[in-house]
Amino acid sequence: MSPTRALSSESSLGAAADTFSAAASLSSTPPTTVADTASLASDISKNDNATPIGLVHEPADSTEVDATTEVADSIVASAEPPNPLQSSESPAQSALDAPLNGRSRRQRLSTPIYNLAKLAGTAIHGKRRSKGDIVSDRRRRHTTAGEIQVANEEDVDDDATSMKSTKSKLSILKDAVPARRISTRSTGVEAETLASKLSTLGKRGRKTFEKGLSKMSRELRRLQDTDEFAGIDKKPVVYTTWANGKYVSPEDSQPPRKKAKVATETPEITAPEPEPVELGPAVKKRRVKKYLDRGLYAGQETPLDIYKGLTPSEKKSLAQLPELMPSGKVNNTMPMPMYNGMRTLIQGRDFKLPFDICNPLPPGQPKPDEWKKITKNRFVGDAAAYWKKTPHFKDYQSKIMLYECDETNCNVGSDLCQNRAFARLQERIKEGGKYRVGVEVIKTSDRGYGIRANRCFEPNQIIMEYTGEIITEEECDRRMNEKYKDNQNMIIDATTGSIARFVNHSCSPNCRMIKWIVSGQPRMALFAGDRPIMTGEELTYDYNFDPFSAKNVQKCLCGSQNCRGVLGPKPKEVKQPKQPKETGAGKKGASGGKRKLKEALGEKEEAEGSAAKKRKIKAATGMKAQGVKRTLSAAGLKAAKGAAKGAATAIKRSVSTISVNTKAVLGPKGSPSRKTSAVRKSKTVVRTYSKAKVQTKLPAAFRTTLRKPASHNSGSTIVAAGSEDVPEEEEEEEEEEEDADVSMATSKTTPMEKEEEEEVEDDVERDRKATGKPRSVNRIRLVHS
Ligand SMILES: C[S@@+](CC[C@H](N)C(=O)[O-])C[C@H]1O[C@@H](n2cnc3c(N)ncnc32)[C@H](O)[C@@H]1O
Repeated sequence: MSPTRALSSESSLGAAADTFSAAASLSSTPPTTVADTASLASDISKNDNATPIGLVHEPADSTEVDATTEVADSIVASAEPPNPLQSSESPAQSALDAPLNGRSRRQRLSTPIYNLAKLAGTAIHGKRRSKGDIVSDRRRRHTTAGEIQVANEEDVDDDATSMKSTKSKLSILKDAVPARRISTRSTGVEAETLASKLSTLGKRGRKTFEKGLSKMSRELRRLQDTDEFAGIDKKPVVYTTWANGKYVSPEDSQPPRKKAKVATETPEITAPEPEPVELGPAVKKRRVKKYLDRGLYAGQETPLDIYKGLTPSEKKSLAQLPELMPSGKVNNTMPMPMYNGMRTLIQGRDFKLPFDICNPLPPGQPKPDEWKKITKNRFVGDAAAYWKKTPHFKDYQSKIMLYECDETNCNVGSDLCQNRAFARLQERIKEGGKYRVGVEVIKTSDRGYGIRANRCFEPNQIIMEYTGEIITEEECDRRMNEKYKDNQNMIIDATTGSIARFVNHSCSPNCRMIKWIVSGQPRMALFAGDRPIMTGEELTYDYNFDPFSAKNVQKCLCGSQNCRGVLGPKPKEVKQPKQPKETGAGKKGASGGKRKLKEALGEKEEAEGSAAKKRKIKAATGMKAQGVKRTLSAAGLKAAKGAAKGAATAIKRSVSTISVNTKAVLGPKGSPSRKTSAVRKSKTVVRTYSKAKVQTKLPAAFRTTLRKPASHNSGSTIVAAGSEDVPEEEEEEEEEEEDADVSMATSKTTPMEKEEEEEVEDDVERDRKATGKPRSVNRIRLVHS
């Protein structure tokens, strides 16, 4: 049998069953004509009947064309399926078994003269094929029959089924110069390629391939012999790096080249340095920390004359320090600081650690808002006039108030005089610096804002001034009744003042608030107590509130061991049962003694208990309103209630004011004007008094405050504003109290206080007789939230 015949017979018989079954299932190339059907049965290969364009033969008739088409397709089909499961014979084997008769089954010179798919009626199934089989170029290989023959003769018997050897053989074939083009379909070269691809796949890849083949869609099957399908990349794979969504060029990722230290040192560099690649914004350059490897003053000229700029006394000191004398050797590495170095060395300096390092504030400290800072007291309205009219000289003489020395009243001199606290404070502040000022606002966990020391203070040292507006009591009332009557969130305007207004109360305070007269002006300041204050300590003073009314007592959260529990005097001191006025030293002494006796007998608790029962202790609200003797008006009461509700808003409107008592100018005790004033004053909010003796001079409405002067204070008592709405009947009750205050001071005072009071009244009377003038009373009323 001729090779041609052999191929023909194999195509039509041997492999026919497989091929056509595959054709039916894979290539979907059904017979289109009766002739086709006949051809199926025919053992003559259509390929034999196909006439290449290069040959003169024209198809005799349509039947012949059809038959040719059919066979050609069958060849395609036989070349196509790479399914080793379906075909026992590998495509490579088929190729090797192909007839080597010196010409291809379907010889083509260039383009096909007919479209097999169209002719077969399968054009509708796929675009690629219907458009003239555009993959044909890729799939077909040019080879020669002779080469195939060589391959066939040499290897077919040896290892016809071996994929690998076939591959190598085919590669030999490829390398050979094609003499004549042979249809790859007929030679099975394409299938060979696929097989070789399969062989290059890994075990898993092959399995997947085999598994998926049966389920493969037709489109995929058509592509199965392409490189893409087999996952073979002929182009080099370029891996790219992306960082933060940006492309990073491979050159950028290279570590930066070290620069030559000195260009002149490396003249032999031949290759030009590559341009440094500009990094994108995403790629951050590593910051290199710089260190100072020389002394701070390196490069400075060491002063030749070490005495230059020193004072005579410093020069003297330097002469006694031989180690500082120039040795003749100039220290260039660690030269002397140019200006203050020598002085520092002479004088020496204590080690100081910056406060923000040793005691930093916790992060995220809120700052009080809506608070206007003023560093100087400001008289408002008639306050200045009232103050001027007040004869302070008498106070000075009787030491009612603390007077600061100045050049006009003291000839000791500013350096030596120890009675110039405000002047010292002024100097300190003037020098500036956070730590010289020494205080800062902090946010406490439960009491709103507070103040803490950021430096140490000596005992009794002045810390900060309490500044604000100085207003008359009338102004205070007016503000309460007009300015804030509709404001539910505040009691007293404290939007102006120094930060001293944020100092909280403690029953064991470390500070005192003391009133002074400085150069004839009323001033108040916070002073350290009897013990030194450490850096970081919260500053507190005893408000010594007189709540005036049981309704306005605030719970104290100072946490000290001897905490009274409320912002104010001890409960028993809030309200004493009314006692008939008694006169006479004996009686006074007796009553005082009686009370002491009572306490000694343990009736104290009882008394306290009953008093405490009466008091409604309000929970402390941090920035809320404070206790007060009397609320000013319904509006004020409402406002106070609002304040109690909203701690956060209350702070927004707190006021620091110092009000001048106009009583002194109102006339002597008993005069109508005085009485009226007293009634009004009973509504005031915060008061600071001087000494107890003088306090007895105050209107009866204030007398309750005399009961317990501030424990550490030389006569300062601060009473804060009310914060609760008072029911009408209670208001009435208060009115009654007011009247009683005015007319009958004794109704609210303890026997001891009465005793004091009377003593003072005697003094006053004596004074009055001596001078012919009423004794003046200077009061600074401290109004704050
Ligand atoms: C002059 S202000 C002090 C600053 C206040 N903490 C602030 O944030 O505005 C007084 C108010 O602070 C609160 N306060 C001060 N000391 C307190 C204490 N020991 N216990 C509870 N509340 C206190 C009270 O609400 C009081 O009415």
